[in-house]
Amino acid sequence: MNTSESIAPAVESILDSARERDGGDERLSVEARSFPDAVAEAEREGRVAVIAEVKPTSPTTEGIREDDPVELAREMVAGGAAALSVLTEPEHFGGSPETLRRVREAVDVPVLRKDFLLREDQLDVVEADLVLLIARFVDDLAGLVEAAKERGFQPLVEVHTREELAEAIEAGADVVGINNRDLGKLEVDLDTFERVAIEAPEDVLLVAESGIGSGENVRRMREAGADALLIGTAIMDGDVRENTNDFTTA
Ligand SMILES: O=C(O)c1ccccc1NCC(=O)[C@H](O)[C@H](O)COP(=O)(O)O
Repeated sequence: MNTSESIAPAVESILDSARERDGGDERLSVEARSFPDAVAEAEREGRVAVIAEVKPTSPTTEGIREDDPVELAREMVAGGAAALSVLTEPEHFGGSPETLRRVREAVDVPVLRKDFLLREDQLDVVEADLVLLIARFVDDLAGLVEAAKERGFQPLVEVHTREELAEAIEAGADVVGINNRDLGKLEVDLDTFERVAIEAPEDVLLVAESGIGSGENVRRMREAGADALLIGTAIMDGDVRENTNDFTTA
């Protein structure tokens, strides 16, 4: 873990609970739905490839959305989402592994497990198609990428800097998320994607994460090289089907 830079208190708290959370008892073996295929299908059909996030709450949003996550997920798919992201972090994001299990059963698009995974046994808690691994917080990134792939997961390695991008590539990441949110300050800046994506190898699938709130933002991220966009807050705010449709047709 890179602790040389400061981390926002909310993120410290997220990491403290992540360290304490149990792993699974048995090693999982997953038959993942292909994320690259889902992105290609969206492209073919003229949709922007959006990973719509079921995000009941977060440290940077007020209140909690109490709707049934399965209903929200179905509406996101009806709005054209190529894939879904489901929070499984319980204490700061209102998620759970059970929510992910129910959502994945109800839809046929790839589903990302969105959490703060630090150890190999934490991969074994619930099946998903993709798992998020945050380069800044994982001690042995190459080891965890390999452990995820061995189980059948597609690891989505999240980075925020060019150095972390290089680390992710070295660790064997094929899908990289560039987070516009600085987890040091929790500030969002879309320049981040533009600055980091320019260094990415051609064959890596790039996901622009966080702070995307308009059609203009979508076009900006796509022009900078995003193959897919991860959008939470702006989709969860209001009618999720309509919101997802606005982004997938931007
Ligand atoms: O979203 C937060 O408040 C947050 C706080 C602390 C650590 C991580 C956080 N978000 C994680 C994410 O990566 C986002 O949920 C995801 O990229 C979607 O972002 P957005 O569209 O801005 O909700």
